[in-house]
Amino acid sequence: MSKVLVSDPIDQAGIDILSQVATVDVKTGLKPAELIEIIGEYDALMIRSGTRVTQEIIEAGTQLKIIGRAGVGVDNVDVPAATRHGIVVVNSPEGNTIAAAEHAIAMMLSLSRHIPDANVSVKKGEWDRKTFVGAEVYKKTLGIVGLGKIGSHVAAVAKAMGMKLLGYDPFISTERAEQIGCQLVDLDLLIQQADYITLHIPKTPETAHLINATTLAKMKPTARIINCARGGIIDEAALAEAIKQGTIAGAALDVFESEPLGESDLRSLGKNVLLTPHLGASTAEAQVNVAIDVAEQIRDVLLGLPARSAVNIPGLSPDVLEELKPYMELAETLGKLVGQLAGGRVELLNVRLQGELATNKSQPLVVASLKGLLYQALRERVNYVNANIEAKERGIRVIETRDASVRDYAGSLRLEATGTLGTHSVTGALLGEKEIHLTDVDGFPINVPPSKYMLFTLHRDMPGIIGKLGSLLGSFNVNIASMQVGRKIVRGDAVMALSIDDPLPEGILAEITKVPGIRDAYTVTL
Ligand SMILES: NC(=O)C1=CN([C@@H]2O[C@H](COP(=O)(O)OP(=O)(O)OC[C@H]3O[C@@H](n4cnc5c(N)ncnc54)[C@H](O)[C@@H]3O)[C@@H](O)[C@H]2O)C=CC1
Ligand SMILES: O=C(O)C(=O)COP(=O)(O)O
Repeated sequence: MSKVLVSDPIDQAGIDILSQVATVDVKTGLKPAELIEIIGEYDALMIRSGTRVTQEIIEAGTQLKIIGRAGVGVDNVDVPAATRHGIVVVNSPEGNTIAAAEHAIAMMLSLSRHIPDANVSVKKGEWDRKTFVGAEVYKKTLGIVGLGKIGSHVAAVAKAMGMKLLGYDPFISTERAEQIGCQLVDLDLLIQQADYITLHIPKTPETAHLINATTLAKMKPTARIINCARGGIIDEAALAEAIKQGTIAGAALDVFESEPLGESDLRSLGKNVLLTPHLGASTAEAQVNVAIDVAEQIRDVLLGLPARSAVNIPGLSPDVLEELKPYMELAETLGKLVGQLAGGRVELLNVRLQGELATNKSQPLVVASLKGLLYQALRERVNYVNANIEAKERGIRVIETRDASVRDYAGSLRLEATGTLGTHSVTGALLGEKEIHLTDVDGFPINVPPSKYMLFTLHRDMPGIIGKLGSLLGSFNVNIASMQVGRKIVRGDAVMALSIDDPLPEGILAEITKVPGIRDAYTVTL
């Protein structure tokens, strides 16, 4: 039975799902060294923001197949390292959208009306109404940085409160921004005009310290900033200084450069700074959503099924996979075949998507072709996650071409591999819905289904050659299941494709190439 380690608190609903297929150990608060020591036993790791999954942890996780982040941000996971090791990383892109958006709105209103400090004051027995005079958000300008799922919901709520919305997001269209009710502007303008700024972007190298001393200096002195996205998007030291100096009016932060928050000037800035301990996703509803969403994906991957929200398999959603599945098998088979025909080190793979495959949706077939090509070298270590990276690291250049005009079959795939020993090509198509057929080898037309063990020869088409090869194989006790010759002209060059029942015995290839007329022979295991 598989083993799953849950290293951050997740809802029981998730544990129940994982328990259907695996032994589940919940061990929260582990130190990095403790995690490294035990991770080798586990097939899957389920986390929230509390666990940093570093390269060392990934390297120690020799059995790991999947890392599931019960939430959105995967900035605490070394995704490139996971990808190199063929580990799928999944998250729950929508499970906590509402929770995080509502927290941002709550922070904005709490900051504006000093609710947390007023509450503390009343509980202390005071009745101070002067200190806590606030500001309204109605008719104020809200600048939303990041108009994705959370930013869009914040926009909808803020709009209903009568706020004017500016948005900055270089990756969305003006039409989308209009739909959300936001005027799309550049960051500088947003920063200068907004009364409130709320951040809803991921933490990436580009967004680190996006808000810094320079940007803070451009804000209105009455501006307030809310960060319920990620620590480190705001330079905390610069922010503390800006509030002390009155450069801006206040800040509400749910996330910090280092969590838990340690020594910080931000703690001592009174009612103009509001701090919560990364509570954006901490609602009962969101925690059930994300736990179920991610546990289901871990369960599926452990059962050999695809994950629906893998962050490191671009373009390979379950819908696409379901639609392309027979073609993925075709691509992988052709990859294995052409890799073995090419032998040696392959330097260039040309993937030609033909007929109805000549669409952008077929991009995963390139990955499947590479997976097949690399199988010879990497066996089970290569998968859809790491095939691209492994190919790149081996210096294999991949060219993708599309030709919708090829109409012999509904869709066909042609792989051409060039390596140290020359160039070979194979083409295949599906007969009916999913029966794979090889339709061309090295430019010679054939029509054979692939089989586990195959023998290909390049020979001259001449009388007696088939008989000679048959007797030779017979003398080595090799049973031929099927055989076909492909040729372009009578008595010219030709290809023979044989399906055989067992692997070819050692030494027989050399004997085959001694048969007069046979130039080359290749044995292939699919
Ligand atoms: N405080 C908390 O507990 C939670 C925090 N989060 C954080 O919120 C972030 C946003 O979440 P979603 O809205 O679900 O993600 P999303 O992917 O739907 O939206 C992110 C948006 O940011 C935009 N973006 C990316 N780079 C940008 C840049 N350099 N400048 C401006 N815009 C940029 C993208 O185009 C996208 O529209 C997450 O990455 C996560 O870090 C999410 C959930 C809970
Ligand atoms: O989903 C996210 O990105 C969050 O930041 C939520 O973090 P958490 O799961 O509450 O530790």
